[in-house]
Amino acid sequence: MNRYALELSDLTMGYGNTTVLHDVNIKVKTGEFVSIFGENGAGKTTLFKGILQLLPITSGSITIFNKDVTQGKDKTWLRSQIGYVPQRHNQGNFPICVFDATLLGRWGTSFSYFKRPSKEDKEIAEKMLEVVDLKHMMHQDCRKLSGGQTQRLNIARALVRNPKLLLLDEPTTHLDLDSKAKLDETIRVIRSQYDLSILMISHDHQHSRKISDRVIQLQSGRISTDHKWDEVMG
Ligand SMILES: Nc1ncnc2c1ncn2[C@@H]1O[C@H](COP(=O)(O)OP(=O)(O)OP(=O)(O)O)[C@@H](O)[C@H]1O
Repeated sequence: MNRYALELSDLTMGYGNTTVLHDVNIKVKTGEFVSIFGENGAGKTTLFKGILQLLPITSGSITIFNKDVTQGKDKTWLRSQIGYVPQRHNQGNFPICVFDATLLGRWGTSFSYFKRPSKEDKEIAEKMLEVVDLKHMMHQDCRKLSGGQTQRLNIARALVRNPKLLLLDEPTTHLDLDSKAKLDETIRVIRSQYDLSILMISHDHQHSRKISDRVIQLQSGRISTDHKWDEVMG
């Protein structure tokens, strides 16, 4: 088994001439759950964009499960390894049911008249909806889901490609206590069932202390703190 799910070495990147992240070094062990904190604009989402190769990096390196992906040559492999749950992502205004929205996570828009989802695609989508406890709603219109249900659907959609590294961008923002607890339970279950390594952007210390192992603080694009939660006082 690979020792690290993710290794960022001296990662520097930004937008145009503006550098947002400066020499960031992060190692996430396989199976570890790490929370990323930082004030607005600290560079948390930019970090995710770098890992997902949605934005080119200026210097440094990115290694995923021992494979150097810095050059971004094998994006198909990268996308098969990483599941991404973006911030406040709803399903838009299309009349699409929960099952179809989950299925779309498997091959994105490459399904067409000529490439129909296979039996396996459908089985995996159904299985993931069961895992996030939405199977009973699989025929429901996505637009009718609550915020918590929508987040669980987003997780199911991220998991249908069997990724090993999951990136969560503030998954519990705007959720009430019950929905938060339900989402935590879902995250706990998927983490153990699918051997996931998780990186989660958060603003909620209490919540993150409860579900993650380690906390990294970004300050103006630099790491200011990196501790296991049980080493942090209070
Ligand atoms: N597309 C973009 N073009 C130019 N600058 C950007 C772009 N996206 C973000 N930035 C800038 O990069 C910096 C870091 O933004 P980023 O979204 O990574 O912060 P964040 O830590 O995720 O903040 P928040 O907690 O508000 O989501 C900010 O100064 C922001 O204005």
